[in-house]
Amino acid sequence: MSGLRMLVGSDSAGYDYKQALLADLQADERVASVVDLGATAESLDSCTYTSVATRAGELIMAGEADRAILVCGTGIGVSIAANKVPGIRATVAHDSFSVERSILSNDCQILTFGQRVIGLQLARRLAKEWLGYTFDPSSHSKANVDEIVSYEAAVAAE
Ligand SMILES: O=C[C@H](O)[C@H](O)COP(=O)(O)O
Repeated sequence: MSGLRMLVGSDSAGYDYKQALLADLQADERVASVVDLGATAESLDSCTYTSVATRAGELIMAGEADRAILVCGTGIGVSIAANKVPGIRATVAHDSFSVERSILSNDCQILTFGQRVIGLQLARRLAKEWLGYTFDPSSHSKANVDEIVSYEAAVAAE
């Protein structure tokens, strides 16, 4: 896989890891571009996990980016917020198998980490692994993902 258009983002609790992951992505030859949605050093007190995560989801659903890696204290807040954007499948995953399945089973566009939960080196390794997976639309998992998409469409039509 090549040419991924990536986003990174965090609140203040995930800022340090987000900076490290940003640098890794900028050096990764599989990545075509990386946009940093913040927080910035100047906005640590005001940048919320919801604002960053929903922005990431909106950009992905608008076709302006392919995937995002988001960080907060636990990875839970950014995941919940991103999943409020219709069409987004985001998950926190702190182990290699879940990171793999987040793509191969669930076709997630967003992976989240908790800076207060896992070590930095593990987060960096998991991010690298995640970039290497591609969802297979001919797999049995496609029907499961399609069911999620259909549910969202039905709710939107109510
Ligand atoms: O899920 C939320 C994140 O962990 C966030 O960084 C911290 O949230 P809190 O300050 O409400 O605990």
